[in-house]
Amino acid sequence: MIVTHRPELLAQWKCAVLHVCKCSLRDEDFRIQIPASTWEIGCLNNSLLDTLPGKQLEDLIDLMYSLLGLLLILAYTGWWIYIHTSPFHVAINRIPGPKYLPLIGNSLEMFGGLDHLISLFHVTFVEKYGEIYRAFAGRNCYVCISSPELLKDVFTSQKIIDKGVSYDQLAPWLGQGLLLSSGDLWRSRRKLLTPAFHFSILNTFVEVFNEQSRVLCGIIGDICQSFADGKSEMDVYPFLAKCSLDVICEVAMGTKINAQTDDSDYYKAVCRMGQVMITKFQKPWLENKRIFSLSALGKEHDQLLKTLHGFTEDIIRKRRKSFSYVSNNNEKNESGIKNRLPLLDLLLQASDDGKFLSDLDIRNEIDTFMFEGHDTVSSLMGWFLYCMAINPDCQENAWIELSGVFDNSERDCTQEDIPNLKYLECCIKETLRMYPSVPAFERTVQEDVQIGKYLIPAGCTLGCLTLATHRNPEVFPDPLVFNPERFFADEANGRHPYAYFPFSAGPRNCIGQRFALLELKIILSSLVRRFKFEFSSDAELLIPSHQITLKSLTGINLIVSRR
Ligand code: HEM
Repeated sequence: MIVTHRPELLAQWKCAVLHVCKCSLRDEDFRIQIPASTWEIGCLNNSLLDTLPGKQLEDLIDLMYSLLGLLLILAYTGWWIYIHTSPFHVAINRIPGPKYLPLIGNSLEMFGGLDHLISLFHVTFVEKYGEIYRAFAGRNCYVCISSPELLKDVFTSQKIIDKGVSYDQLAPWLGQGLLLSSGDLWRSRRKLLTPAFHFSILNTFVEVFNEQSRVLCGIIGDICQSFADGKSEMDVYPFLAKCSLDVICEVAMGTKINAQTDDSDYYKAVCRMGQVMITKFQKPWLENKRIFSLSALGKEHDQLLKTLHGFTEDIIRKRRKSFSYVSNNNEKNESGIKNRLPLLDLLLQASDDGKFLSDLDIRNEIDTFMFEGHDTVSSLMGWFLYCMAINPDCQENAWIELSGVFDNSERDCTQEDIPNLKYLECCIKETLRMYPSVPAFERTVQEDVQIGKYLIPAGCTLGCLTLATHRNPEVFPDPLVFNPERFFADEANGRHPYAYFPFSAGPRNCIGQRFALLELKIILSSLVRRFKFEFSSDAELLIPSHQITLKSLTGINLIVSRR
């Protein structure tokens, strides 16, 4: 018997056997002669194989098949013993979840369209295994949670604050910005950046939100007017995406890119980068950095990075030059409004000439705001208009409220109007319940933790399933019905504090939450005041899919008309 533990020899051996199969068999009596120097089967040469007789050849092939089978059995037994005895797997196997294979885990089940991941993780697995289950994406173990009580253990923990493996994709673009950083770096940055989202600063951005809303309404209005009946069917999503990018560019960097009206290279690069990341995610072999960098997609990715980073770096450079330590923070302009400081100026101020923050640190933070503050907001705006269109009664209620507040005038929305937009706020919250912009997020478990009755071993990734929790019928009866009244004060009272968390919760919640809600109320009130949104009666309902944020697979096609 020839035994080797070296896989490369086994591969050669297999080739040799194939060769033997192809040989014409003869009846002569032979013995296999393997000289000591050619002990390893890979060294058998063709002339020797050619001389083997049929019977022995068949025996040899049988032997090799048996050996291969034995090896497989041994490997499987080894793996079986490992997953039944290693402390990691013993703990993990107590958690319900689908059976998994060595190395590939449950990857085969995960294979499918972008909408498939949402239905698999948020519906199928939840229905089968309950509010906490585990699944393996390749060798990465995910423990997914969709119960408010179990999520409490995650959100209130000071230990489970590091992001999961899926975020690695964003690292080349966002570096160690607030979204991706961890440990002391994250703590110090969070402390530094929190004042930038203070109410008094947010109020200075109201003007930008209004200005960009006017541009958006102007564009949509022109399209409607170009039709005889003043009605047009359009995919509203690209308009919303450009508007939210214009807003965040001005607010974060103090720069206008006019994505809504001009052809913006930066806008194109941001959109394309999103698509590249999704394509990469769909092709697991591109996870290998070397393969990715050699692929056409990898090259395009690097080119896009250059554009995106180059844009931010250029602005930082120019802004640093013109930046004087603005203690004029409190100065007022002619109309008595406080001078607006973009977030970049606040970072430059905090950096104290590079002592606390380098230009690279600032770029990472600004890119993080650009990424987080654009895609999430446009995703929500798209779903909101869709929900209004398929629930005309709710749209009518929102419009009646707005007519009362604005008296059917064309005036801007002010800070004072915001508390009066109660019904609109409930509609926004209900949209975020049904279609959370961030449908799930991850945390890496650095040391063993207890979640409910389960011990989650270090090395796992916790998946917080926002969408599945928000559609939990025990917390939100008839979860697929759009009902803004769920967020009326008396309805919401007494609800579990972690039953609803579109902006995450705990120490790593969304720093831009108040900013986002203010922006959303101003832009969406402008749209609902001026336009009516309808959904074509013969169109299929939209399917949510995981495209970094929650997006419709087919855009947001609505029939829009002027009020
Ligand atoms: C509808 C709008 C938004 C939604 C639904 C949303 C949601 C979220 C969620 C769920 C997280 C936690 C992600 C995680 O743990 O992996 C997060 C984090 C974050 N968000 Fe938002 N976000 C929105 C808008 C914004 C805006 C407008 C900004 C900035 C201007 C922003 C900046 C951030 C940042 C910097 C973080 C990281 C915070 C940290 O880790 O300390 N977000 N957001």
